[in-house]
Formats: sequence, structure tokens, C-alpha cells
Amino acid sequence: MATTTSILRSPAALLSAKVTVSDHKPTPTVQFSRFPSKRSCFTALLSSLHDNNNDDDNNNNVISHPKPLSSSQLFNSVSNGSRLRVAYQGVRGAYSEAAAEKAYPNCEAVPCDQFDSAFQAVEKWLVDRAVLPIENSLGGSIHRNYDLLLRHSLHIVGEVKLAVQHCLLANHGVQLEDLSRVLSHPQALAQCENTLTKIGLSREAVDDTALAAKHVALHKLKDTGAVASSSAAKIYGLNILAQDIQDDCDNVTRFLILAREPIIPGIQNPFKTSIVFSLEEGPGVLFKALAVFALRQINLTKIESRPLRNQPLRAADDNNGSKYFDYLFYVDFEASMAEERAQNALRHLKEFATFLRVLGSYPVDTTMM
Ligand SMILES: O=C(O)C(=O)C[C@]1(C(=O)O)C=C[C@@H](O)C=C1
Repeated sequence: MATTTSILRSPAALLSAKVTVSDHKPTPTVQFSRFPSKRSCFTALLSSLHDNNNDDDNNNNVISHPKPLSSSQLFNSVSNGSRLRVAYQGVRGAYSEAAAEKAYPNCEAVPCDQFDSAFQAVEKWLVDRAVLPIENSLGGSIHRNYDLLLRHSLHIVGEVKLAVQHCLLANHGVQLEDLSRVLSHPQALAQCENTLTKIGLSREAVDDTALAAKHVALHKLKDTGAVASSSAAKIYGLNILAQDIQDDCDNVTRFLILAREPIIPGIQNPFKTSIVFSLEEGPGVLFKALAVFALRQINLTKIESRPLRNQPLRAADDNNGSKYFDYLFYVDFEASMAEERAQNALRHLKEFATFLRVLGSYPVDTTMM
């Protein structure tokens, strides 16, 4: 069984801890939770690492880094035999924690308060991997993570699909008719849209489903429930009022596994490749871009467009001052970068792409097919 690092275990020790190496200071992350008392898990992680490195700190005033990982590592332990540390966004009992444990069953799952903190935790060598949601079969894409994939330089080394079964949780003694409001992550609320409308509950978004459960329990709320997992109910001592409340029984979230190094693409197992590109202007350019895959019998599994944020508007050629929106296209295709047809397709795409980056070539998660 995987266990989670209890990074918020000793608040007094954490508060007194200080981080002395400036490049270990996290960039301040925006807290969009409504709960101001919630402490940054990432900050706590930094502090707890500081505690663990006291000897080094006293002697040399430096924090020692973990050993580098081998580039093709997809196993449960790092080369020195210690457990793999896997960052996820949320608190204990979040679906992302379950996804991290599905990806690496014996890992040490490390909670982070924001997606960006999980990216940074990998970049700063505080953890070995991050497991972050990218899309859900009912709620659609998690746009924030598409944007962060581009802003950071981590590599996708795998994917994991998780069946998500939501429960309506409340404090013991509270009945369904006592509730007027429900808290949860926006994706979870979207996935239960019809059910919650039928029950007639108002909705409030928080950072993750387990945090919603924790808040309801901590404040002993009588008029507010949480949409979260059955394991969150157990962890925070809540009662399950209703099970499987998502709008469709098939509710699957796909998570990406991120690492500092890419893996060497294989051809033995089914592989997938994720890329992001922008295009020259002109009629049919997107059609041509997608045709480079069709011409080589390469199946596309996902396409997502996002605004090109540093240049979101492009002037049209019509001299009327009109402007187009400009986009980045994220595409997943079913081929490994070890295959010649994939290499040829990307060489072809480069002829009219203004920008192209391979985000990762990694094994397909076939566990839910
Ligand atoms: O809130 C959580 O428990 C999460 O792990 C986040 C998240 C998401 O971002 O999609 C993960 C899986 C479910 O789709 C609902 C929420």
C-alpha cells in the first residue's frame, strides 16, 4: 500500500523551519481556495526537506539534492532503492492521490496545493514525478495543465486512467434535506451537474474534492455537503449520503505522468506521442497539419486548442485592421517517436509550423480498454 508523506504533520516545526538556499524558494503560487488558513503544501514540503537536511545545513549551509534518475526509469524506486516520490495536486483522499498510487503502487505520494507547485517540485528535484489530471470523459479538458505543460519543460513519461466515482458526503446525523450547498472541485461539480441540479444544491468550487470533505468535517457544517471519493469520507470521518452521483457511470479521468527526463520511446507496446504546435497563417493550414498524420495512417486521439498567450491576436491581411485569434494546438497521436512514420510526420509538420515541441512519447494506459 502506498502511503502519503504527512507534510503538514508538525506545523510548529514547519513554521520554525527556514530555507536558506535561495533557488529552493518556491515562486509564490496563487491560492484560489476560499479557505485562507490553508497552508501551501509546497512550502511545507520545502520546509520538511529542510528539516531532513539539517546536518548538511549546519555543516555546509546547503541542501543536498537527490541522486539523478535514469532517463528511462518507470519503476517504483529510484536507483538508491528509496521509494519514488510522486507529487499530486490536492490533499489526502483526492483522486489525484489515487492516480499517483495507481501509476506507482509503492510510491510516496506528495501533496501540493496547486498544479504549478507540482511542476516546480519536480523541477527543483524535491520529487521524482508529478501525476496531474489532463482530461475527463464528462467534464472535458483541464486547460490549466495544458498551459503549464508549455510553460514548464517537464516531459510526459506516461499516462494513467482512473475511474472516478463521486459520493455526496456530509457530517454524521446530517440528512440530504438538511443540505443547501455542496463544495467540490469544479471538474467534480461539472461531472455531477445533472444530479446536483435535481437535488437542488448550490455549488461552490474549491481546490480539490478531498479539501471540500476536509472543510465540511473540520467546520462541522450541517447545511453543506462535499462531492468527493469514498476514501475521502473515510479519512475525514464523513457519512456517505449517496454513491455514484456522477452523470454517467463511465466517468474516467486521464492523468499525465511528468518527469525531468524523457523516456526512450519503445515500439513493443502501444505508444502515444503528445505534441504542441502553432501554425502559419493561411487557408487550410490546420487541415494540412492534420493531414501529415492521416497520410501515414497515424490515428489522432486528442486535439486541444489554446490561446497563444504571448501573441493572442494576429492582424489579418485584409488591410481593414481586423484581427484573428491565434492558437496553440495540442495533439496526441497513436505512434511512438521511435517509428519512422512518426518522425516523418513531424518533419512534414515542421514545414508549415511556426513552433513545434514534442511533450513526450510514452506507453498508452490500456488498463481501461
Ligand atoms: O479534486 C480532486 O480530487 C482531484 O484529484 C482533481 C480532479 C480534476 O482535476 O479533474 C481529478 C479527478 C476528478 O476528475 C475530479 C477532480
